[in-house]
Amino acid sequence: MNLQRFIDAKQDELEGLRRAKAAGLLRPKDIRQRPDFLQALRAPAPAGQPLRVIAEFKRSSPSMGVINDSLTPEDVARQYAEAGATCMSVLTEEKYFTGCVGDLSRAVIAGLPLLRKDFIFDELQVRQTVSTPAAAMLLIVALTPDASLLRGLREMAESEGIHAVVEIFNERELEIARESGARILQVNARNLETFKTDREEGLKLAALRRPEELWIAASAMSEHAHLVDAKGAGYDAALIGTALMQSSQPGKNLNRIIQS
Ligand SMILES: O=C(O)c1ccccc1NCC(=O)[C@H](O)[C@H](O)COP(=O)(O)O
Repeated sequence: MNLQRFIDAKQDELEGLRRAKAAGLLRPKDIRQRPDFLQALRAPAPAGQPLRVIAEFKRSSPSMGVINDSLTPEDVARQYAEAGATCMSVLTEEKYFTGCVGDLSRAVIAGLPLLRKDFIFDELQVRQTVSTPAAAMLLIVALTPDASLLRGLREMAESEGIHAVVEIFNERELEIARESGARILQVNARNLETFKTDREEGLKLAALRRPEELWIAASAMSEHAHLVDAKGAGYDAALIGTALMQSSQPGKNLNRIIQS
């Protein structure tokens, strides 16, 4: 599987967004409803917790197939908030992750700042995100390797009070992200072409973190020790999905991983 398949799968959705925009249906959500994603992650982690955690709602994935399709976003959001998550990531991609944009409106119930995880590469998708309660959205350098396009999408989101998390996989992508002005960087330990995960590479990359940046370690984390390693390498936060959702009680799993 290559990344072009994720872009191809978005074409019908983009057509729908074009029509919605023309009909005046793509309206921004009241900005006062968005908690500050960046501020929440910058606050020192609570005692006993190595770093702050973004807990993910993920029904399925291209690498795992179905992970958990029996829990609602509302239930999982409440469990994550109670278990100590700082933010919640919601996979809204339909074809490969069986998510939807509506999941954001359901997950907002627990009050956690929400990250919209999807394959976003067009201004219409940013407009669509602004019409949801998301506090942040994901941009992926491997998908949008053009720094000026990345900058445009990020600035458009920020002008509406939504932070952009820019995902990188290696040093070259870090350079592009920085050229685009990104300040929130997520290092994905999963190669999006091959799905192979390598946390060690992600840990090494964190040596390049600059003080003004916020760095998030993502993918293949399932143990408290993984959080400790990420903290030691210089990360500010960690994003965990599969290891939480593989249980009928994702909050319990989160609690186990967070606490020493
Ligand atoms: O998870 C996948 O299989 C995947 C495949 C292709 C593109 C993206 C993919 N995942 C998105 C993510 O970034 C992860 O959901 C996130 O980092 C959490 O990872 P994990 O804890 O390993 O579920």
